[in-house]
Amino acid sequence: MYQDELLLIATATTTITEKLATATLADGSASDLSKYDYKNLEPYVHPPETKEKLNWAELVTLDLEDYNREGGKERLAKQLEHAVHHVGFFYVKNYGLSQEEVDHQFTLAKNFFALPTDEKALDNAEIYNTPKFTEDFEGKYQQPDLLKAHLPEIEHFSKTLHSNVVLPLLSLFAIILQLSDEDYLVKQLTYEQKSEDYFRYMLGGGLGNGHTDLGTVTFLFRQPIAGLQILGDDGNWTWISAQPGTITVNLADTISHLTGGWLKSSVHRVVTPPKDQWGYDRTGLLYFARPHNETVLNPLDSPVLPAAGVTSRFEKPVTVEQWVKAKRMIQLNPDIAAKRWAEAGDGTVEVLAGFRGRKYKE
Ligand SMILES: O=C(O)CCC(=O)C(=O)O
Ligand SMILES: [Fe+2]
Repeated sequence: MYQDELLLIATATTTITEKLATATLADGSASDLSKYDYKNLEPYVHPPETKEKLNWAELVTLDLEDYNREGGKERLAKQLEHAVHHVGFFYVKNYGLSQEEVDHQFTLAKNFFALPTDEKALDNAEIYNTPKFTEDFEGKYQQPDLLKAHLPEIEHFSKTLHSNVVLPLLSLFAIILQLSDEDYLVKQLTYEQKSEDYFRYMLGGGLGNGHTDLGTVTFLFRQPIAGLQILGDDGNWTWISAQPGTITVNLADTISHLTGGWLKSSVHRVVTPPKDQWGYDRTGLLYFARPHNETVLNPLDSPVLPAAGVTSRFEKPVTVEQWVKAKRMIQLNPDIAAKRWAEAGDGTVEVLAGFRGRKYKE
């Protein structure tokens, strides 16, 4: 079954298969990648959902199959309008990858985290990022044989997410914002041009404290282990539930900056799961999309924004690259962040060019 699938993908992406073959040859030790066939890997099994009664968030679900139907975009934009302005979270379904393909990625993630530490080369103990499959990143990352053996498939998976979900969502945002060019945002996130998108395998809770993500949109594949919570306009935290066949999508900082905050980059956190799920690993599959590094984060030319009294969040033009660098500096250096927070004394810290971020309590 899997062999046939690999063959199909390999035929469609000959160059990638060649790249993989070269990498394998050069490595020497990786002469037999067939030991990483799915039949030889411990499969990921979706853990049971919690039986506890939690305060679940009620989110809309976009059926992306409707996107290419007559009037579909307009219907979906209408359905999404409230969510992107007030909630910042929603689900999508029918995104063009089968459950088997998704489960294969979970299986790779699970087996990846079971590798001995020296093979993993992790960002930190629990996160493994795969960048875009473009020239900018080619040859810059060492992958363990487990993932080399499945690279064409990982590439297909990431690229499908980009073309089937990221780009259509950007057109829907453009429709909601009544931009004269429906592709305006799509052009800021073309796959080929450099941006620091990540396809991520994660184990555990990731960023526990309340935070917003820094890019355009974040995708979280159905996560049966409860833990993710979002902060509502009313100041209450609600739990994200695991809807079958969906990806949870949240808007992130740069799309919010491009609208002076009109599109909501929602605050969320990951808390300890309910007791009946303590015996299970929390394996995460995520995709983080960001605009091209050189995109300037000024408010878009949208009639919706001046009508809502929106202005730029920055005192001077700021690029995505500068934004990412400034925010990462604060995220990765808790000591510097704590000092700056203490200096400000109002629970905020200047991230860049007059834009202040808030610290959220656990
Ligand atoms: O694991 C999750 O449920 C979400 C993690 C998260 O918020 C993040 O990595 O930014
Ligand atoms: Fe996040």
